[in-house]
Amino acid sequence: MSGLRPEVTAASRIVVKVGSSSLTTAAGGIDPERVRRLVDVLASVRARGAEVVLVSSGAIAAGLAPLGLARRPRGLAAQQAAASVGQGLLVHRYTEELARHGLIAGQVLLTVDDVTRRAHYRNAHQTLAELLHLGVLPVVNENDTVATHEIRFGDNDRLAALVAQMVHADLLVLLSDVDGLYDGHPSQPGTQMLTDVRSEADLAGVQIGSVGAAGVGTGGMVTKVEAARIATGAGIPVVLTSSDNAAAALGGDAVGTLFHATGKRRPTRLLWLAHATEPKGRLLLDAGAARAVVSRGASLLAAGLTGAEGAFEAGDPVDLVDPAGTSVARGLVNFDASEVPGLLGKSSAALLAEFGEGYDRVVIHRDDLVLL
Ligand SMILES: Nc1ncnc2c1ncn2[C@@H]1O[C@H](COP(=O)(O)OP(=O)(O)O)[C@@H](O)[C@H]1O
Ligand SMILES: N[C@@H](CCC(=O)OP(=O)(O)O)C(=O)O
Repeated sequence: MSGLRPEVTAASRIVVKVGSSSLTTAAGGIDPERVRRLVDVLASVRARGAEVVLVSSGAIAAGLAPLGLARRPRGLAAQQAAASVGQGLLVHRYTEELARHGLIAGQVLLTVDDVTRRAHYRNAHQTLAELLHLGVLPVVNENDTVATHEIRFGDNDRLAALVAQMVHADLLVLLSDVDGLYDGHPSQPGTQMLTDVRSEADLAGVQIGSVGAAGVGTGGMVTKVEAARIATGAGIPVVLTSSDNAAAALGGDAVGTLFHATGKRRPTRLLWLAHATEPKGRLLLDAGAARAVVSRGASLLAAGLTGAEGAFEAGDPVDLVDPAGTSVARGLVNFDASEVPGLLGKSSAALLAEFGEGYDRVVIHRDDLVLL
């Protein structure tokens, strides 16, 4: 027995996520030395024949110094400006460092829409697949300059889990400034690191806290554990450790916390919908429609709608609520909230006759629905 983790050594496609806290100096700017060390590790993974997708935070942090900002700004517009300045610098660093190893970087900036809406998802999926096919090392970040509060991941942990699913990765590695998941905030004495998480039960007594002392990251452990849930639920194991442990973790050493795969691989855009989107409203279903959606996996038709709540627009995630008031599913709705009262209880033929072309579409297509 070599003692190496087979989940790591056998993985042929690996998504590595590195947080802002692992890329920055104490003053909060990007530390070129840390980028260099990380790239050396990624290059060694590539050298053994595995493909790598890097999800890198740090755009905002990289933009601070050039803009003369002492710390991460609070306002969204200022963060977007910092990200706009910093993203180019960050990717430039990666491009230069990867080039030392004969590797090519490809920048991929994604929004929430790109991983939730069907057409966008397919597009992002195809781009990443082509980049990997060409031997490029994709460097992914959230498209911070266009994302708004409402449609923002904010942290890159869940984005990384989504990207891992999108590229059908065999492994997700989350690199942070802490060497694993602890049973309490690691700053508290006596807390212990968990080496393995095999199920939700293992997380029962764990206090999952927010961001670390560096203060440059977002989300803290909460979003990392959520990312681990999303990935492992889709059959992808996750290693969570510090960037100082990157070489050991990617070499298969038993460092950090290993979240074992719990679920089977499945179309996971919808998993994301269930886990990580905030519903913008609720659609109230009659008993027949609730049954059709839950038991038969049917699309939701206007005929089964009894009401709607919330100010959603077409394309937004909404919850589907049965007559008992239980949210049974979540889906991407095809109509604005203002259109719904005119649709209630009507057949597709009646909608077509009354409103004309386009109104005979389903309220939520079965491909855009996930049961809760
Ligand atoms: N139970 C826990 N185990 C480990 N770290 C935790 C825990 N609760 C909170 N944290 C904090 O989460 C921080 C990592 O999150 P964050 O600062 O967002 O990093 P990153 O920039 O890598 O995404 C750690 O520095 C740690 O202080
Ligand atoms: N997209 C942002 C990431 C925000 C962030 O700090 O994320 P993380 O460090 O992963 O918690 C950036 O590049 O600055």
